[in-house]
Amino acid sequence: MKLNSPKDLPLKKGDRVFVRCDFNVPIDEFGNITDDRRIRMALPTIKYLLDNECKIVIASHLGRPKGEFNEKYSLKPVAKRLSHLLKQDVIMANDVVGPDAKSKASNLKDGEVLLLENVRFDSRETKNDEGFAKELSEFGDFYINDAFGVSHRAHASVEAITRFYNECHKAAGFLLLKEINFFYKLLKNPVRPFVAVVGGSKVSGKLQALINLLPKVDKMIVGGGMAFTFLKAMGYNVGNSLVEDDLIDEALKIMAEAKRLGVKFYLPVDIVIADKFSEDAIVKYVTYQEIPDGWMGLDIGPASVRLFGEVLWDAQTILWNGPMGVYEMDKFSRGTFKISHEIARSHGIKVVGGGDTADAVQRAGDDEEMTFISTGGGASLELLEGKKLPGVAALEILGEVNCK
Ligand SMILES: Nc1ncnc2c1ncn2[C@@H]1O[C@H](COP(=O)(O)OP(=O)(O)O)[C@@H](O)[C@H]1O
Ligand SMILES: O=C(OP(=O)(O)O)[C@H](O)COP(=O)(O)O
Repeated sequence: MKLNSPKDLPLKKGDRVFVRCDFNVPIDEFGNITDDRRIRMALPTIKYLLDNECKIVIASHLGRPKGEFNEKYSLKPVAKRLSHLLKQDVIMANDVVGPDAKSKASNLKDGEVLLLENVRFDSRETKNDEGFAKELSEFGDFYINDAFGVSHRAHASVEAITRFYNECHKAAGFLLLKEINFFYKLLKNPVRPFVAVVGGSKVSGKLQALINLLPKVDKMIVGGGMAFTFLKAMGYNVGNSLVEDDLIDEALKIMAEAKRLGVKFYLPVDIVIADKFSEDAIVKYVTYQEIPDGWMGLDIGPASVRLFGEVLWDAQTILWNGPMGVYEMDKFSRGTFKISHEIARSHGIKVVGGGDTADAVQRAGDDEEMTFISTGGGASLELLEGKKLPGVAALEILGEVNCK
């Protein structure tokens, strides 16, 4: 697949460039960014545009607000951190395509950066609305997608917007190119045994990916919030744990398919349960068959850590997406941190993906030991399934084009 890099674009001083980034970073209850990797990784593209004295308008989402303004999901802390990292002011708009954003964009000087408010404050973003995409495209003569983490979503600022740019006016940013090249190489010839470790809370988004991933891997470990849909499918009581009831059939299908393909499939054998979703909850350790009504599973227990450690010991390639528990709370962080240590000490290729998983690896102090830390969780799973990501397909250049 041929993609333009920012260097292929005929950019000159004063050009207006619209850049889609994935600044969906973890933020704690005090409003502090706990892992700024997604911001740091976007710097090469932004700096390249600054070196070319362009006017830069950046868009991103943060979390999943329901199509309306919500201070909790404001990108203001991101503007502050980006400003610090770039060592220059980043102008923050108070809306997305409203009067404030439009006025600040039209007053932008060469070499200045404007960050729009969370694109998901507008309900048209996740609907891939063409009218909204057109309004966004009016911010830039050129479009660059550097948001690998959200490129598996056909959303307006990722997919529909590309329809307003011709082949010489759109490109993949340096981060997006780096991620895609890494995963294509990994997929071509994975060193075996290849083990996928999956967890987290985005059950509906990621569960379907597992069935397509099965033929590619030798073993699959499922932990975190994802595990309870499988345990319930097997007929066990999961109390108030995170479950997607309408995916129970899908979970059964995945386990049957793993058996048919000879892929070893592992679930937690013990669970850390709590009487409420809180740091001051009462906590108990139980086997996977003994979760009582009214309790919820918030971490994997020590026996699961030992089991998963055994499963991982001979792995030559490990792909990890999704924490094993609610790692943000001390009481439920142990399973995730221990699995992070197990993966870190493996001698094979260790690939970690996802905003929260990368944050957890950093908190566990294991980031230096990993082969590659991807900024995308769901996006990397879909790439490994062999799917074309909509945000990337929309940038594809057909035929021979020389834009400079
Ligand atoms: N058992 C669980 N119950 C509820 N939430 C969980 C559980 N295990 C993990 N999580 C949550 O999953 C979230 C991360 O999931 P996800 O977004 O899929 O990962 P990533 O961002 O790495 O792709 C974290 O906020 C974590 O607290
Ligand atoms: O954090 C993200 O994905 P990830 O949790 O799969 O890494 C991306 O920012 C996409 O967010 P979304 O899953 O709300 O579309």
